[in-house]
Amino acid sequence: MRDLRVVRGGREVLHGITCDVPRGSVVGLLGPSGCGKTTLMRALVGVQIVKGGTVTVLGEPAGSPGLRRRVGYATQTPAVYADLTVAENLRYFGAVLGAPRTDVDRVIDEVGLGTSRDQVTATLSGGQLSRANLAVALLGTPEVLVLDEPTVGLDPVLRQELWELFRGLAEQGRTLVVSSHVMDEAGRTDRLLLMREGRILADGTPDGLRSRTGTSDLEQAFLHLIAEKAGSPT
Ligand SMILES: Nc1ncnc2c1ncn2[C@@H]1O[C@H](COP(=O)(O)OP(=O)(O)OP(=O)(O)O)[C@@H](O)[C@H]1O
Repeated sequence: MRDLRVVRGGREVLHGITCDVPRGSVVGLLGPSGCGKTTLMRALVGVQIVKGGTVTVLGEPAGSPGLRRRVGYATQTPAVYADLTVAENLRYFGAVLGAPRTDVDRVIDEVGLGTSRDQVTATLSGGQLSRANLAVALLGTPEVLVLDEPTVGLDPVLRQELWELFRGLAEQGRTLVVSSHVMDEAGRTDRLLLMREGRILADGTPDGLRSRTGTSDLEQAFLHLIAEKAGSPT
């Protein structure tokens, strides 16, 4: 991304964001509610009208038709059919994407929804629903995965399992951009983009951010950076 600017509702919400996401890594996008994480992800996937700047994904402009099968996107609000079962949803989206039929079982297994595969989506718990939504993004083995708060509402065991899944996907050479506003997840990433009020506050490895701010805790590091910014002339 180079100097990305986005206006929503007549107000600039991203003020010139420049950052790089290395291939084969898990990049965390962290920041408080309303700071622009979803907007940045929408721009990455190519579904956001932008006011200025450029977004390039796998060498092509974001949203190019050639990227449709190479980029998976799990929205924050689940986008699955409530009246279909988990497996039916996955068969449907798999057919749309041209994914192999065997993908349905693979992704159900990856998100740990084996016991709910034939359950109607409307009856799933919140955490199960968000995993069903994540499973759709894993169909067709996209090279880039853009996941908007995939672990919201999940218990610590499931969150750990999903982060292990993300790590495994990155080890296969896939690139993940994962948003969260839970700072304890930040330490699981290869690289962190800390956002605040439409700007990148810091961009680096978790260890780099800890040592730069002289704190052992990433939540403290974030607060330190905010205080530093507030004290510096703009
Ligand atoms: N459709 C819209 N129309 C007008 N303003 C919007 C719209 N969607 C988002 N915004 C505003 O854009 C800003 C960034 O929102 P965004 O959803 O990107 O934040 P976020 O960091 O993803 O928040 P959260 O963690 O709560 O999901 C917010 O100030 C929000 O109110």
